[in-house]
Amino acid sequence: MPSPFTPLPLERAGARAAVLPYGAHVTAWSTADGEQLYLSPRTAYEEGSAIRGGVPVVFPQFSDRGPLPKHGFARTRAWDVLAHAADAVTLALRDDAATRALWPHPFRAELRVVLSDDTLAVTLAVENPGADAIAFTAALHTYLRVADVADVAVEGLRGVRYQDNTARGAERLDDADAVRFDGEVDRVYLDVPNEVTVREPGRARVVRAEGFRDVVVWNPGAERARGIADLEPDGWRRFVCVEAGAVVQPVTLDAGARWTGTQRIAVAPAR
Ligand SMILES: O=P(O)(O)OC[C@H]1O[C@@H](O)[C@H](O)[C@@H](O)[C@@H]1O
Repeated sequence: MPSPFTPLPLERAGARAAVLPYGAHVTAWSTADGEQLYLSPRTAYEEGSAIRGGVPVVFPQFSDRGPLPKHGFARTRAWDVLAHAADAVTLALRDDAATRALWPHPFRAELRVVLSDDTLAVTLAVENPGADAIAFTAALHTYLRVADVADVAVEGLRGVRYQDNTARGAERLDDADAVRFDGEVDRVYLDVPNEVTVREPGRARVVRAEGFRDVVVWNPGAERARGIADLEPDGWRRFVCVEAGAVVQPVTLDAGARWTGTQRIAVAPAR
């Protein structure tokens, strides 16, 4: 059996991406503008460890908001490859003895990644094959590469409520024109109505979500980054996480039901 750490390449009209079966993890995505994702060179690439960067799939629990390992188990499992074309790949994960020991529910998850000229579309689908309802939280924990986080503005969140994880989840209303990064930022924006734009000098990326109601914005800042062993020194300056998520309101699936959530990241002209 091939290693789950062997990347599956995608290519379309000059755009490229790589997806690992381990975690169904998009580890790279480049367009004519260059690499769009941050991937830590200190990533361990070993069973049981999460990959630092790219697009980790968070399922069935967001962060430490429950009894499971942080961000659930999907990011540290080898997924099956269902289909691999030049510009798209579909992977699947289903319950087994190991997942049921952590989370005693049957499920079928699928992750589909589709590459087009300037857009990366990632869809997570979850189906409940069991007889009882299941509930889960999930996110696509995208690490967008930036030149320097100090120069980044995340737009589209003005007037949206958020839970501030740096203040024990205190709920606030964002009244700033953009989110800027001067120290740790760790926020879950609720019921986000708009697309979110990550703008920096010379480049912009637009993140659109369907099915996911929330958007997480995260950067650890210098101090917290010191405690993250798989980040290189100053690695925290090179990314902003913008994560489409179903975080605050869990998704509930009745017997036989299916849910899908999509995140589309498009490279947009810089202003
Ligand atoms: O280090 P991990 O487990 O990949 O988590 C990274 C971060 O993920 C974010 O989504 C959370 O909001 C943060 O609180 C968390 O620190």
